[in-house]
Order: sequence, then structure tokens, then C-alpha cells
Amino acid sequence: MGHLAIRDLGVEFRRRAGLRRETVVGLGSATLEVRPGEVLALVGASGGGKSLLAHAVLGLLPPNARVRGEVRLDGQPLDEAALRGARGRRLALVPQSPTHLDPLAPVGRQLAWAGRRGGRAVDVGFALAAVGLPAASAALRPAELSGGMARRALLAAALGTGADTILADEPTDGLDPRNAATVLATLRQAADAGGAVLLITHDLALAIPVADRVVTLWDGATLPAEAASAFRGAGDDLRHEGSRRLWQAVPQNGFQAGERVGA
Ligand SMILES: Nc1ncnc2c1ncn2[C@@H]1O[C@H](COP(=O)(O)OP(=O)(O)OP(=O)(O)O)[C@@H](O)[C@H]1O
Repeated sequence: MGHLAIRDLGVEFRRRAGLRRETVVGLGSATLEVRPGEVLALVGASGGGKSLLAHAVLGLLPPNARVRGEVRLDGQPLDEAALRGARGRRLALVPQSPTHLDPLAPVGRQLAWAGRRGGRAVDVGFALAAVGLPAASAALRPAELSGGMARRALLAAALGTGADTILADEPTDGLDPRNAATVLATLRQAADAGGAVLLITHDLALAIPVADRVVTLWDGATLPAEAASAFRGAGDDLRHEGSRRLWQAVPQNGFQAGERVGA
């Protein structure tokens, strides 16, 4: 059972600007909890820090990053040693960029590696079918995959680890509606099997049908979670003004081009 708790997580970068050094805030402050058996959607505008949150949890930030805050897995602090043990076993990332696949290895082999990292044998054909990929894609190298196929291969690899806590960063980006639905259904199944799934997306409308709760990243900080079912009608069941504004801004609710959310 996965239970991921993040408290006041912030990320800054140190960089040189001419002769000066400056600090850039990538993620202001994020607090959220992903419980076993749920899909928690983290939504927010592009550049808000959603990917940084996932990378900070997994310890994948570059050396010039400074991370503040607390991350716990099943109540235990996820410090460096705990992370080494959990990454690829308890905790898996579906990265946003398909470049995370090894360019030289066939997909099937990469799925088998992922399983081995998690201490299990992967049925490659089954893992591919679960994300809507044909069995023949096991023999293909990443360069032979379409962008959408590569994205689904990344999801298959993350699930192949058997991790009970999955952080999926824009997993439907670039997918047609049918394949996006397959990916979301697969994540839902992982949660229904007891896993904790953090679904990171800029697309609130896409997240609502699959998520149990939704956390909005607003101006660099998270709003308290809302029930996904509260995003309906005029948004009267939503508890926070920021959530209401986000809901009113989705195209289905008559968002006008040029309107600015939060203005
Ligand atoms: N290595 C880095 N050095 C400096 N700034 C960075 C670095 N990585 C990310 N940032 C900045 O941090 C902010 C948040 O980036 P992040 O990739 O987390 O956004 P996001 O919400 O995932 O957006 P998107 O949905 O477009 O991927 C951005 O302003 C980005 O430019």
C-alpha cells in the first residue's frame, strides 16, 4: 500500500546571471497527500512546478536545485537512504519526456529491466497490452516508436516495477483520445488495486473522471484538495475560489479566449 505525504515542498535553483548569482523559484510550496487506492490529480498551468514536484520526490533534480520541505512514504521520511531503497521498487515515475527511454535497448528489454529493479519478472506481452501496445512493439527501439507509443512504453515500465506509488507526469500528452483513455484507465486500475497514483496534468477536464481528489497548483502553491466530484455545474460544491476559477476556465464551461484565470 502506498501513502505519499508531501508537506511544504519547495524547489529553488541557484544560477549565475553575469557576475551575480541569483535564485529562481521553481516550486513555491506544495502540500498534498496521495492515499492508497486513490488517484490524486495535481493540476495547474504550464511552468507552475508540477514536474519539479515529481522530480523532487524522486531525488532527480540537478545539483543546482535546493529542495525544502518534507516527503514521507508510509509515514517514514523519504530521506536519501530511504529513497535509494524505494525508487523503482515502491516509487515509480512515468516521466513527461520519452527521452527517458534507453535509445539503444528494445522496449521489451526495458520492461524486463524495470521489473528486475522492482524484484519481479514482467510478462512483457501482458504489460504492453495493458497500455494498448501491440506485442510486436517489444522488439522495437525507442526511435522506432511514435511519440504516443513511447509514452505508453514509459507507463508500462513504471507499472512493471510493481511500485505501489506511481507519479505520472502528463502521461496522456500527445495521445489521441482513445489511447489517452487507455492510459488513464490503466492508472485507475493501479489505484483500484491499492496503489497510490499522483496524476500530474494541466488538463483538469481530463483528470476529473479518473481522479478521486484534485489538488490545484496556483501561483506556485497548492490549494487544499477538492473532491473530483465537486467539479460540476457552476462549481458550487468547490471549497476554494481558486478551484472555482480553474473549473470555470475549462473550455467546456465557456472559457473565452483572452480571459485570464485568476485575473
Ligand atoms: N533546471 C532548472 N533550472 C532553472 N529553472 C528550472 C529548472 N527546471 C525547471 N525550472 C523552472 O521551474 C518552473 C517549473 O517547471 P516545471 O517543469 O516543474 O513546470 P510544469 O508545471 O511541470 O510545466 P509543464 O506542464 O509545462 O511541464 C519553470 O518556470 C521552469 O522554467
